[in-house]
Amino acid sequence: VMLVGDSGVGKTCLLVRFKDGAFLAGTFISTVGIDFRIWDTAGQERFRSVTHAYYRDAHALLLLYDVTNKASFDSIQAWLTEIQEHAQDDVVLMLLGNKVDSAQERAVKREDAEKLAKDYGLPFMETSAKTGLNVDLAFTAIAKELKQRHTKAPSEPRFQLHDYIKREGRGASCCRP
Ligand SMILES: Nc1nc2c(ncn2[C@@H]2O[C@H](COP(=O)(O)OP(=O)(O)OP(=O)(O)O)[C@@H](O)[C@H]2O)c(=O)[nH]1
Repeated sequence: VMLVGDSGVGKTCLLVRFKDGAFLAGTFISTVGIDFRIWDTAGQERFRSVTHAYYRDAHALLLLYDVTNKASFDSIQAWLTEIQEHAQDDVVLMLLGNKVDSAQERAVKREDAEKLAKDYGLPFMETSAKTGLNVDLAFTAIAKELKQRHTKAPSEPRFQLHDYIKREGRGASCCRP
């Protein structure tokens, strides 16, 4: 599982929230390269070539933008192009709009992200590494999808990632084309 998105969108914080249930307020230590099993990549352009090398082996990608940073949302198209070029065709992909706790500073409308998600057929949720909103759910949904792909007997009903996050998510939304 690989976390991608512009620098500062909260990839490391999302992972720390999931892993340790904690949020380190005010700390921003930019990732250099790649961390452990869930690959927390660097959003900064200058580390992009390091990130490229990991796409090929990733089974799932969590693509993040920051709801308070319009530029990070505008980059999503470019990230999707990059994913298309470097990742496996059947990679599990989910779009996450992080920092939804900062309602006052919101710069990306949920509807705009929903439209983008719908256009690309991506499951989508808004998250907060600060409050934990939908964080466990994002990782659990990815885990369930990957588990089913590797173990599912053909007769079993297929796990539906979109339906799952729609049902379980708090204020979550998701879309199918
Ligand atoms: N309010 C709020 N701030 C957040 C949230 N997630 C992260 N931040 C803050 O955003 C800043 C950047 O977070 P990081 O997790 O380091 O960002 P990153 O995407 O890993 O950045 P790179 O490693 O450079 O790619 C930090 O100051 C965090 O405290 C969130 O959900 N809510």
